[in-house]
Amino acid sequence: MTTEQANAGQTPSAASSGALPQLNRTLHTAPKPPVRIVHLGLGAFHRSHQAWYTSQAGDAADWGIAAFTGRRPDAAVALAGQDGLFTVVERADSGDSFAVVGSIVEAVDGADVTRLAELVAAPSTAMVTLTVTEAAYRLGADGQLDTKAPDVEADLALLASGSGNPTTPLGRLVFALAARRTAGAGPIAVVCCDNLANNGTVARNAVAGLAAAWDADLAAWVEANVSFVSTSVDRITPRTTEADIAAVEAACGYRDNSPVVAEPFTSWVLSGEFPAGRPRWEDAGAVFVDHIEPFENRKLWLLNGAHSLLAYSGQLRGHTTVADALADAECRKAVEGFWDEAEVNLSGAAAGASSGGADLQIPAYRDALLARFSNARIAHHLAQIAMDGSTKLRMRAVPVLLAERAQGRSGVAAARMIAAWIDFSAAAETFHDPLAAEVAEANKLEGTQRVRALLALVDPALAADDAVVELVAGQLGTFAAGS
Ligand SMILES: NC(=O)c1ccc[n+]([C@@H]2O[C@H](COP(=O)([O-])OP(=O)(O)OC[C@H]3O[C@@H](n4cnc5c(N)ncnc54)[C@H](O)[C@@H]3O)[C@@H](O)[C@H]2O)c1
Ligand SMILES: O=P(O)(O)OC[C@@H](O)[C@@H](O)[C@H](O)[C@H](O)CO
Repeated sequence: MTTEQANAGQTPSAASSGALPQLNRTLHTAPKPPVRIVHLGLGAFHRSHQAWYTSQAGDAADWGIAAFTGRRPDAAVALAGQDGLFTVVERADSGDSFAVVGSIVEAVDGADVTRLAELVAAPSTAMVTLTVTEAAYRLGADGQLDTKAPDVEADLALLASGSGNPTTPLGRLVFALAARRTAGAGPIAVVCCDNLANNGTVARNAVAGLAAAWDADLAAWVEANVSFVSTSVDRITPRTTEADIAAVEAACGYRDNSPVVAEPFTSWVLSGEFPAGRPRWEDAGAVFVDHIEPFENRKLWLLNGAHSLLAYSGQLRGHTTVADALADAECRKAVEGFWDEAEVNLSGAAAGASSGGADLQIPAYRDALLARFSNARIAHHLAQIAMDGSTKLRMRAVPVLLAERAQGRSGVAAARMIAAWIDFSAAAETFHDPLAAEVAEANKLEGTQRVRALLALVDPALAADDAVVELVAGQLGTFAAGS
């Protein structure tokens, strides 16, 4: 929609009076579909992606979303204050366009587990979608649910005692699924939209692990009634700033406290069953496939891998945004080197068996990424991407390093990404990671011992390999500013 369309329904006098009206369903007429989707993780990405796709589906009038925040109520309070409406600012090199999205019909504080259970237990609810960040799945370095993580342990104790509300998103989901079982509301889909390899399986392992630790009958019900859909999701969506809010005010003439800025590019590849139905997301370009792994790997290795490499190398070299870092020849060379390594393993014989014949069009994908990353109008902050590196590197650097070594090559470009993370972990003023305490402890060591200890937090098997430890150690310090 253009600015003019976004303005439709608003009185010209309000727009020009200085006291701008608040975006809501009185100001902007938008149908309010019934809740059939429950979402956990009401962040920027859910709004620019799944909520946007749902609003664009041909049957959008039948599909409303109730979205729950993760850790704080703020995002729900802001969105509820405007009847769930928000503006998607599509930010291209050539300029902005504005569209009001109306698919979120209820915005709820994630702590309201009673409402969550009520909605998930309703027969009309067909799915639960998730964007709660990679770290929130509480996977250990072995890829399984870390039942010793303090918050997971606490949720397991709460569920077992039957008193108190769980606090982790997966604990809350299991609690709500138990309510659906009790209500006899039938099968449901869980659709993971976080940047994780095999994200459907990850969600299944986490939910099944928690359910099994609580109640064997519930675990059996989950096994028989919950379909875990895997997805590859893509739309660069930086955190919203005050300047973005001001840009919407200036262009649209209303106050929106929750706009979201995103690039024009968007993609959603899904694989799995929807036993209680789904919106016609394909109307908006979503693609349904039998074999999702090659699409996931292409995105996680080429896009997210390059992002992590730029996040650490770029900040070490004094840059703030993706576009700035990519414009630095050293960072760009490292990205191209990593892409060369990843590409061989995506399209070569090793990938053939699982590709299901998919044509990944990697040269075109790489060219498109360079253009997307260079969009300087999207201020995508490296500090945001750098967070939770111990979890992200397992999906972005480790698989490429392992695949290269399995082919008898060194995997030096992937090792460089890990080395940049190690350098960053010692240099950063703020280091946000689920293993921040362990990283700080490991950083007290020196030399190879230090590298081995840090590598062990990402992947213990790699840390046990002397040649890999040497390889990573040899890449330390290569992104020093001015080098
Ligand atoms: N932003 C993007 O460009 C983008 C693109 C593709 C995929 N994703 C995926 O979506 C996720 C969310 O991205 P976003 O931009 O919406 O982030 P965000 O910070 O705007 O929102 C994240 C949401 O998850 C919740 N959350 C975060 N950590 C949690 C935890 N430990 N426990 C419970 N809830 C938690 C937050 O409270 C919030 O509701 C990413 O981590 C990624 O996996 C993002
Ligand atoms: O969102 P995260 O924290 O998983 O990763 C940061 C970025 O790499 C990511 O958000 C990308 O911008 C996104 O995956 C593009 O679709």
